[in-house]
Amino acid sequence: MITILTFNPSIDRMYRVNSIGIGEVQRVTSTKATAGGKGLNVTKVCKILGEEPLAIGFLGGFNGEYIKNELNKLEIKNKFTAINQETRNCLNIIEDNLTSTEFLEKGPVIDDQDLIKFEADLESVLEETKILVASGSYCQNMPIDYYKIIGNICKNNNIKFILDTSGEALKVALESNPYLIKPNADEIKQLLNINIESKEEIIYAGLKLLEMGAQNVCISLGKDGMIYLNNDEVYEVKVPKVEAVNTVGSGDSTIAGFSVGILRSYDTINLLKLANSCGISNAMNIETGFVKLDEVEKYYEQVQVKKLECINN
Ligand SMILES: Nc1ncnc2c1ncn2[C@@H]1O[C@H](COP(=O)(O)OP(=O)(O)O)[C@@H](O)[C@H]1O
Ligand SMILES: O=P(O)(O)OC[C@H]1O[C@](O)(COP(=O)(O)O)[C@@H](O)[C@@H]1O
Repeated sequence: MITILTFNPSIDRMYRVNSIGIGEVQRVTSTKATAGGKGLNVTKVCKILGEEPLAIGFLGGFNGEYIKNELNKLEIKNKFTAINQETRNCLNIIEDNLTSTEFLEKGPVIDDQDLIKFEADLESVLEETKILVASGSYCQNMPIDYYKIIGNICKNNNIKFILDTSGEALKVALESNPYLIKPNADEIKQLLNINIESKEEIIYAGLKLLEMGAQNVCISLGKDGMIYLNNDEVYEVKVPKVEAVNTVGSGDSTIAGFSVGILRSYDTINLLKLANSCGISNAMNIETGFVKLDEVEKYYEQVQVKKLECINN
């Protein structure tokens, strides 16, 4: 089973407006609220792909109830740790020219009791978990090495740990040797403080992340596809040109594709085809963390995966 950990879920609210005029009253043309936060997007896409994922993490207050209700409607198994504080909202404003501006709240403050309760909840699902995906930011007040602690728990229980987070939390967690990480170009710049413009620079950054402890690294590059590498191989992925309407959640959908492909023991080429076709389909749909199976199947055939002969130089 794939278990997906979202410490900091959110109600993702999408507003469509003609164009943002700073300091002016904005009339919203349409709205949509979804159960979101990176891990919940991963969960929803795993479910669409035909798996029965389990969602865990923290939920609290009215927003927490809303999210639980949405997950139940989608028949997604969940075992969240209840907290007293309110789960956050995140806002994505999309203009007519499809520019997207995101406002991400920090989320609730977590205390030691919450962590103790969470650890007991996690312990109770380890036995049935083959892959543990942890996605997104910490809630406020969480220890910076908490993903490393989770990574070590996975290592001790023979669970593949897929981690999609950023900054210091990611840097510290690399010491627990996560099975896969998926930074995008901005996250790499922030983490390694280096420029990544050329293919060589991207591969160099990937090799650094392997050196720092990751077992497999996927650097996602939006419409330019991705570079995927481990200590034996480097792959370049090119994606077809499509009409993207909302790329928020494409990274999460990619992680879902990876998780499902790994669970189903896909070889690397098919794994990369599935991961990218999920990212593409998400980008083509206005809803965040959503893919259409017919699009995934169509783009699976069109994604180009090439093995590069350039490791260790
Ligand atoms: N505009 C786009 N056109 C085609 N595919 C896209 C587009 N944006 C994202 N994707 C697909 O989704 C994957 C993840 O997107 P990316 O934007 O890199 O992640 P993140 O959301 O984490 O920043 C890409 O590697 C690609 O396969
Ligand atoms: O947990 P974080 O890092 O604060 O991010 C939360 C936000 O990330 C998103 O999951 C989008 O992520 P990506 O575009 O990177 O896939 C939003 O749905 C959500 O509101």
